[in-house]
Amino acid sequence: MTAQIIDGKAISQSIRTQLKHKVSARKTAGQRIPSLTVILVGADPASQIYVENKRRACEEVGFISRSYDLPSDTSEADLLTLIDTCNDDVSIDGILVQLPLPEHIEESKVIERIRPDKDVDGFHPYNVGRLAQRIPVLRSCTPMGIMTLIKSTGVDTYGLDAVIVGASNIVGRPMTLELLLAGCTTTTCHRFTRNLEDKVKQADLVIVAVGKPGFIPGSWIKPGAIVIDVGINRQKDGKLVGDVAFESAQQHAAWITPVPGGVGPMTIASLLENTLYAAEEYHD
Ligand SMILES: Nc1nc(=O)c2c([nH]1)NC[C@@H]1CN(c3ccc(C(=O)N[C@@H](CCC(=O)O)C(=O)O)cc3)C=[N+]21
Ligand SMILES: [Mg+2]
Repeated sequence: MTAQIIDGKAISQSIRTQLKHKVSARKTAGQRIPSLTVILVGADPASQIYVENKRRACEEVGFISRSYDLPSDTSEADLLTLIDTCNDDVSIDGILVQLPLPEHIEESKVIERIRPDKDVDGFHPYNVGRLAQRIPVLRSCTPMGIMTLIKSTGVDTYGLDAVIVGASNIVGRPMTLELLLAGCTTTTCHRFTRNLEDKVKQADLVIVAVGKPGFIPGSWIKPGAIVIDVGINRQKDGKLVGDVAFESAQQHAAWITPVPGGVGPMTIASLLENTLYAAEEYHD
């Protein structure tokens, strides 16, 4: 068996095209243009590239995009004050503070300061709690984008055995909640998990978000499984690779996401969808 590729780049492009039409329809109807504010603290080169990609995606769909580039020694108090200002600014629909933040700033404090109706990352405990209680509103972008990818395969998720490898706040945990809501039986694995191999080997759906190149060997993939690779690891030669050994996994899976061109572009598409959602559901 050779797996079919789930083309995240193409799917994200079609979402962006739909959003572009919705934005021009809003303009025609005299409605406000959705607006996203991106805050970056410090000069991490990878973060700068991601933030630039988000700005470009906003402009492409016709959103207003504002950005703040703050020095790495910005105090937590100053960052919180800027968030308060953005919270109170009625022209802003979404606020994104790029993570990770410098050591001296407490991430949870920052995430909780963003008003839940402007939390287009879907990281605020209110939004995660809504998902946990099966009444999602703003959903975490990477898991939301992954659900769109899984839907695109046409595979029915009810009753699937799903294994999530990685239990972070921004991917593994909300991913587990999304899959539970979609009717999967979920197993969330992490650094203390025993017999990871056995768990992965029986999974109909495997989601890997650990940040270690080739962490999951292809031989672990159950024949016919769906494999979603969230890893983005840059090799010495500059090439990006995922957390799954792609070529061998492709020989076992029915569906697999590539890196690049899989989950990454969907994270940005979901961010844009959330920004329009915030405008329409909360701020119109
Ligand atoms: N508040 C916050 N929200 C985030 O959503 C957030 C964040 N902080 N911090 C960092 C991570 C990472 N992230 C990515 C988004 C797009 C790609 C993406 O488009 N990747 C392309 C390749 C990009 C490249 O060439 O480097 C791909 O996979 O095809 C990757 C990673 C969002 N994050
Ligand atoms: Mg094999």
